[in-house]
Amino acid sequence: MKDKNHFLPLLIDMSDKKVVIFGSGSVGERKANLFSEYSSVTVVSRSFSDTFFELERKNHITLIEADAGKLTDDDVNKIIEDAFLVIPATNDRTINERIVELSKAFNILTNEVDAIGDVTVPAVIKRGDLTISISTTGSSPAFSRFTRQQVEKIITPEFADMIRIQGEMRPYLKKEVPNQRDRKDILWDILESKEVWDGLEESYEKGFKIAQDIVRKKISEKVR
Ligand SMILES: C[C@@]1(CC(=O)O)c2cc3[nH]c(cc4nc(cc5[nH]c(cc(n2)[C@H]1CCC(=O)O)[C@@](C)(CC(=O)O)[C@@H]5CCC(=O)O)C(CC(=O)O)=C4CCC(=O)O)c(CCC(=O)O)c3CC(=O)O
Ligand SMILES: NC(=O)C1=CN([C@@H]2O[C@H](COP(=O)(O)OP(=O)(O)OC[C@H]3O[C@@H](n4cnc5c(N)ncnc54)[C@H](O)[C@@H]3O)[C@@H](O)[C@H]2O)C=CC1
Repeated sequence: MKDKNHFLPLLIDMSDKKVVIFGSGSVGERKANLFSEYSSVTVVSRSFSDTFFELERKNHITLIEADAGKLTDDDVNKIIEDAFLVIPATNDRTINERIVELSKAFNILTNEVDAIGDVTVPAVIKRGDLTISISTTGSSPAFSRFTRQQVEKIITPEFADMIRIQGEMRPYLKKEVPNQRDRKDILWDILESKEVWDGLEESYEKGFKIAQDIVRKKISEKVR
């Protein structure tokens, strides 16, 4: 039994990684859609719907038409050996378990669709540079989806704008304000400023200008 307290969300650069998915049913399709946005994907299945050929045209995705039950261990190993993550998503548990076993021999991470593997896939919200990941560690995927929909309602476009302001101010403050604690205080003054948030509702430039005024005022206070 896995200890759910040991699952840590991390952001991984997937751009140079390979993900291998077995099965192209509703689950294989959802995983292929998700992962092909981030990494190169290989899907092994008995047959493929048009969605997969569409994805093949759009993203870096390789389709291998094969019955995984008829592939030898060597055949499977050749497909998975350079993978970062393997997702056995057929509806045949025996096949899924065999693929997990072969992956483990190479120390490759697995995402198991019928259990908690080494990796579980969260519901994801992406807005500009903000990434929010939601998981119940397998207890209720529907609840993860539900939470994503609730949280999406409160993430206004101003969130991405505020991140942009902070991203622009940080290098400036690193040059102008020697003390880290002072820099932190100024960034928090901007984050908690109702005027900045209200300004952003009008335009990015308006919010940015108000934030700049805060920075100037604070720097002159700190220097004095
Ligand atoms: C353990 C995990 C393994 C993994 O796949 O990584 C897993 C397992 C299973 N899911 C099942 C069913 C459903 N999965 C969803 C939706 C999502 N499932 C996702 C992840 C995960 N699913 C991992 C845990 C993550 C967590 O806990 O948060 C999301 C978050 C991410 C993604 O896959 O992209 C994505 C939402 C994305 C979004 O909307 O943003 C819905 C909701 C719906 O469709 O409305 C349902 C139907 C309702 C329900 O069952 O809750 C079943 C079959 C149960 C059965 O047979 O009854 C199993 C197997 C089992 O439990 O045995
Ligand atoms: N993790 C998740 O979010 C969810 C997981 N599940 C579980 O995931 C599994 C798959 O579910 P679905 O995609 O809905 O099933 P599905 O029946 O839609 O698709 C199964 C896929 O596996 C392929 N397949 C089966 N045997 C194969 C073989 N020998 N070689 C190659 N390909 C083979 C089929 O061609 C098909 O593409 C089920 O066991 C289900 O319990 C179900 C719903 C959600």
